[in-house]
Amino acid sequence: MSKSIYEPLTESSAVALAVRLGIFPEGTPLTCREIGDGNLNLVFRIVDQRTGKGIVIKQALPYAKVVGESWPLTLKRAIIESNALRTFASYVPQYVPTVYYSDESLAITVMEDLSHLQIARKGLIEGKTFPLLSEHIGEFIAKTLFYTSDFGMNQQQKKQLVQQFVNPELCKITEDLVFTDPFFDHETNNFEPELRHDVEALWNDETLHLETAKLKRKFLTEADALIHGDLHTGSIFASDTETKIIDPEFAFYGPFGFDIGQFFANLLLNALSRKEHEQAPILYHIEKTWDVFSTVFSRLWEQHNVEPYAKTNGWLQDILHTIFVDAVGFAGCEVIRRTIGLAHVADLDGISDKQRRLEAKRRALQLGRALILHRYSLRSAQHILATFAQTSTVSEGHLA
Ligand SMILES: Nc1ncnc2c1ncn2[C@@H]1O[C@H](COP(=O)(O)OP(=O)(O)O)[C@@H](O)[C@H]1O
Ligand SMILES: CSC[C@H]1O[C@H](OP(=O)(O)O)[C@H](O)[C@@H]1O
Repeated sequence: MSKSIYEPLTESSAVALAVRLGIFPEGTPLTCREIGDGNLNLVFRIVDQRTGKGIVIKQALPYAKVVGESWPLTLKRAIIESNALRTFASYVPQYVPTVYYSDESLAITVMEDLSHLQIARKGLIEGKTFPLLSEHIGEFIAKTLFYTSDFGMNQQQKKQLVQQFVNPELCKITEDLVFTDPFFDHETNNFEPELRHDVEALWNDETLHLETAKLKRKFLTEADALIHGDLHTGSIFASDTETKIIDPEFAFYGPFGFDIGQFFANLLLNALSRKEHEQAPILYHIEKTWDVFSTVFSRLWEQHNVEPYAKTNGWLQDILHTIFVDAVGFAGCEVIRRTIGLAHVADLDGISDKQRRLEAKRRALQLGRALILHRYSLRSAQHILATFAQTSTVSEGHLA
């Protein structure tokens, strides 16, 4: 078959493509809407008017949508996303949309329509709690990390996967936007002028720089497992009973603790946006995620480990401890970058009262810093919650 030529889809060409691919028979009454609300890609939802059944076609643009054509970006991210969804589906099909078709030249993934669910960030902002969210995310992370690591798969096969998921351009975005720019006076940063004193305190904090540099180095160098790479609450569809993880275009072989850290951070950002008496269900999710993750990971370790050293006393405990400490540090970086970096979160930006919003953002900066600096002394998820509780409103320019 000849290679397709890339062109950005429109609502009508997306419909034509779905029919050409045989997903809908010719003559089916179809509607199509571009529903992408993320930073990078186009997302088309095509629905059969007679049955109400739909599919989604996601297409990468040759640039970052949020900035425009001045920020060129590889189309390869689309095939990384399709392949990551397929790889995750081989371990946890219940937690990812089914991929029906992908085309690397067109940079498209055709997948299951998840419109019966809600993006978790939106639901959490509305006050929903999604009772099974942490159980599902804990299991998703434990299984995908374990089975794609040197502990859960043939170690030669793992090296093939490392190669398949080399993703330098998307990693560079994270290296810059999560680990670097927010900690320096960089043009990509974006924050309200009232926060300048607090932000400058971070920029001038040499100890914080040192600890963030260590975390960045881990992200740059540790190829533990196939990670999602952008597991925030906007990359999760949820309901009271179901959870689906989408958008793994940042997937690559990275450190074990990264996805857990990003998920923790986005829960903490949501908790910061809530009144105190409404925070408990979100904080519960942090404890439960770690509890389920460590339980499932430990069970897989005991039962399916391919590494001869697996039974060595203390090895599992050592790995779990490192994952936890790293996750706390990565969470700190994510909390800070979502507050003052290029890509914000609606949880904080959507607080309409200006004083409350600034207060929540100051707390976020204080919390992010504390998580990075004190990660070695936080021994359990309860310690994260205690750190959260200790970050109180701080006066301008004073980060304890
Ligand atoms: N499989 C799907 N089913 C229904 N809606 C989807 C699906 N995938 C994405 N979307 C919608 O498109 C939006 C953007 O998708 P996402 O994958 O996060 O794009 P981006 O990579 O640009 O961030 C999501 O917030 C969601 O509303
Ligand atoms: C210029 S990309 C900024 C930001 O966007 C990505 O998130 P998403 O595609 O889910 O909107 C990722 O978090 C990047 O750091």
